[in-house]
Amino acid sequence: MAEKIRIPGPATSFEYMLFDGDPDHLRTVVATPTQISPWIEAAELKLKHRIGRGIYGDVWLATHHQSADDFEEYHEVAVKMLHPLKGDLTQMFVDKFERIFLRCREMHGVGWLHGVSVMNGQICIAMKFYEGSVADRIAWLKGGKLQLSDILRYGIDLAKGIQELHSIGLLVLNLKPSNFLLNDHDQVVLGDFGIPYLLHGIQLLNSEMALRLGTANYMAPEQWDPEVRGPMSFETDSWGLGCSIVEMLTGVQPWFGKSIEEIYQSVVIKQEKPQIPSGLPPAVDNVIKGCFEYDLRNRPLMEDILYAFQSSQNAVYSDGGWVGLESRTLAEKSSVGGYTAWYLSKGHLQVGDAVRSRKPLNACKPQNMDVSSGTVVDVDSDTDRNGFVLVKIAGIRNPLRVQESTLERVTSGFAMGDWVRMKEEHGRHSPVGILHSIDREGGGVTVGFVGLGTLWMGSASELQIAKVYCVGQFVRLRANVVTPRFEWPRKRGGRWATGRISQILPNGCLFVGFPGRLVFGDESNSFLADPAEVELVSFDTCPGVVEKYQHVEDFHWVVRPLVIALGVFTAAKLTISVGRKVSTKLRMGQRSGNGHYQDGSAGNNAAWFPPPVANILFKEGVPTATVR
Ligand SMILES: Nc1ncnc2c1ncn2[C@@H]1O[C@H](COP(=O)(O)OP(=O)(O)OP(=O)(O)O)[C@@H](O)[C@H]1O
Repeated sequence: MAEKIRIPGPATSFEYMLFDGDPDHLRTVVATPTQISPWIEAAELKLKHRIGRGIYGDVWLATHHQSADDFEEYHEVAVKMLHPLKGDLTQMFVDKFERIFLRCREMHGVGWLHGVSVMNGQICIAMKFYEGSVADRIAWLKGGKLQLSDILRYGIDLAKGIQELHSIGLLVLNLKPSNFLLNDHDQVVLGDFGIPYLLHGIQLLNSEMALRLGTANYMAPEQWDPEVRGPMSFETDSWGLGCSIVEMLTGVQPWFGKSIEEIYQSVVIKQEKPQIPSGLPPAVDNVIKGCFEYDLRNRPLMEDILYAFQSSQNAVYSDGGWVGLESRTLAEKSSVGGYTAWYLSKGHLQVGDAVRSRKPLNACKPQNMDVSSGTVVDVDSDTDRNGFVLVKIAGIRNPLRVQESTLERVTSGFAMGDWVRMKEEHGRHSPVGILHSIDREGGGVTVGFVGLGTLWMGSASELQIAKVYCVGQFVRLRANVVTPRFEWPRKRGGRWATGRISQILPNGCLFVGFPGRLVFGDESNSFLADPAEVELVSFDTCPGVVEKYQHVEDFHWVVRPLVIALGVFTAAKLTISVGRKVSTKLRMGQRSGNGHYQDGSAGNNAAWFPPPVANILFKEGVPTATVR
């Protein structure tokens, strides 16, 4: 396309090709999509009536009128009229749409797009009108459950359509049965090609739309707050598809009956998963379970879902029953060192790859130390998905036969999962993050950073290896951090408190618990941290006895009262024993009959008190002196 669409403006000349019948057919017949503009003049769209209302806007049944000197056509279309956007952002959205329009038209799994228009300042996306959706089918069926054979068929269509969108870098983020439209051949196409993703980063006027990136029941944990719990990535759509499949299997929407706030609590805070019905073919059951992993890296990709559905399809009868499948699939998909097989299958090794042994996910303890550095010299061709490789290690004559899943590829000094730091800080995101991928050639990388809703894409040359954080380590904010990115508790005296890492998100965001803090009621004792703002705390790094004792207090809130109780007890015992000694002295002094104590001090006039042992011991809760 030579020029960008400008709105509003003079009518762009259309270069439509005439065709007969269903526009679906056009994809295979017409091979000149570059001649087509997505812009539709507002006058060419006639809205008839509203057929639905979603969080992003209303859907209207409409006609699209196209005419030129030698032709005139009317098409029935569904027009999605988005809520108004601020000022220039409408233009920004239209530009984004323009860039993907032609590519979407080439996709078999995405609803046929007619184009985009702006009516009364609102963006209108026109798509071919389809007679129904999977949600309608579920609603019509008694009990709402679809046949397993149909679900697998739809699932395969959907996974292919989503893959097509992923291939051009789009995330759908709004997968749900009402967006799965059915064509005349009972095939599913996607009715949403990633509108939430296109709207991401655009300031929205509608507050509900601005707050949510999708439909609550189908949203992955990271989708609720991608800058904090992100990044959103291809696997975010795996969660949405998993939810949709569960709905097709049960006839009930995931989290049905819960409010948005309750769904947020279940999915994001309590880390609960939608319930999967039993009795599914193992591969399907396994892949759907994988879709609900909290850490998106542990979820399957669309290709894994496609593989599981296709491999189960032949084993499923039309009545929904299925023949037993080999149990190997289940064993294969068990998790190792915190990694699911879905994570591990994302980086298959090739001959020539530099490799090293993989550490358990988010833990510092090495899983095994077989290979600190080696090169793959052969890949076992018998087992494709969980195979062995031969690794040449310097100084050892014969190559070692090692299970592929225990190794990670190292390219330019980086491996998937490494902690990395930007050499030059820029933008509002944290400079420290976690590497999600590195290309074998060219050094292209993707990194999850706190503050970025999606993966950062750049070059390995812009990164350096950063300090590793692991679950179980103690951390506190650096002393020079004045305004932390996230709220952080303080100790008595105003110093930053020390907490223990309980979970690490795929963008490096740390969940930190504070076992040394006693909290009451609903007060939270878990906080988030930007990895760039914290420092490790351990006995080794605590410089003196006082600091070491303070660190002991961080382990459990009970330490401090116990030590105080012990101190008070010791002080009381001392007082009693000193008191006894004094009274013995007094008695002895009285017995001496000279009105003076034996040490010669004045008797009743002398001011004598036991030393304030407890105060000395626990100034600010810290032992500051020893009792003599
Ligand atoms: N191209 C289309 N052809 C036929 N029906 C459609 C088409 N696009 C959407 N619909 C239907 O219109 C209704 C509303 O769609 P819409 O996508 O706006 O709402 P939603 O799916 O509830 O919410 P969201 O805004 O989150 O997508 C749905 O029932 C949907 O199936």
